[in-house]
Amino acid sequence: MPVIEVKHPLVKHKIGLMREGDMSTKKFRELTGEVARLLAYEATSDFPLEKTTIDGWCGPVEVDQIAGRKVTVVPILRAGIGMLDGVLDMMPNAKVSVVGLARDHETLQPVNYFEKFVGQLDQRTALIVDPMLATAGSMIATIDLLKKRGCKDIRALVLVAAPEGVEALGKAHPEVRCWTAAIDSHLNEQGYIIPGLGDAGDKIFGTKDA
Ligand SMILES: O=P(O)(O)OC[C@H]1O[C@H](OP(=O)(O)OP(=O)(O)O)[C@H](O)[C@@H]1O
Ligand SMILES: O=c1cc[nH]c(=O)[nH]1
Ligand SMILES: [Mg+2]
Repeated sequence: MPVIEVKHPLVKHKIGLMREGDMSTKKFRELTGEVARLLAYEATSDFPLEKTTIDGWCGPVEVDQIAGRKVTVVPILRAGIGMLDGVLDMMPNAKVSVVGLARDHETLQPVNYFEKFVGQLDQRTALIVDPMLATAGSMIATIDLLKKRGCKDIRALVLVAAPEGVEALGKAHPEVRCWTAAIDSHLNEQGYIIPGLGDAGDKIFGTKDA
């Protein structure tokens, strides 16, 4: 199952709060960051540990550390930026690759307008972040770009997924796991997730009335 719905009570509570229609940009941004942190925690639970000995207050002490794992976080512009800091709070040494995609409002196809990847992608775990998995077109295009550059361990974090996107992602990239705070009912005719969160980019950047 490539899309994993995280059922932790903190995640469920916070994504529930985010569904309130009339929420300030500040509050929506804060909750986006909080859920992103919790999803990052879940998505890294299989990172291997190794033992090492350090000088503790009462002499040498054996501790665990994450072994040889390089990470690049990959926000999909724009809305993915809202999740970036939360994930970096958990993994402050991670490098950041950026992909700019915008859905054409008529066709719902993603249009690529920017990409800048860090090096050594073949040796890194990529954590793609984007609040919404709707048709999954943007996620699939981003995974295609990462695979083309040799990345083999690709994971994704989204706040809300539509069943249509879950199916499409599973067909296109069955080995890529995607952690989500909720799998919702369906997409409407404009390609918005119902009940969803509305336009996540507009809510994070405050551009609803622009
Ligand atoms: O699964 P899909 O059907 O591809 O839709 C999801 C995409 O749509 C939204 O971005 P949008 O294109 O609105 O751009 P924005 O982040 O700049 O608002 C969202 O942040 C995803 O990237
Ligand atoms: O529901 C949706 C679908 C795509 N993009 C959004 O911001 N929201
Ligand atoms: Mg948008």
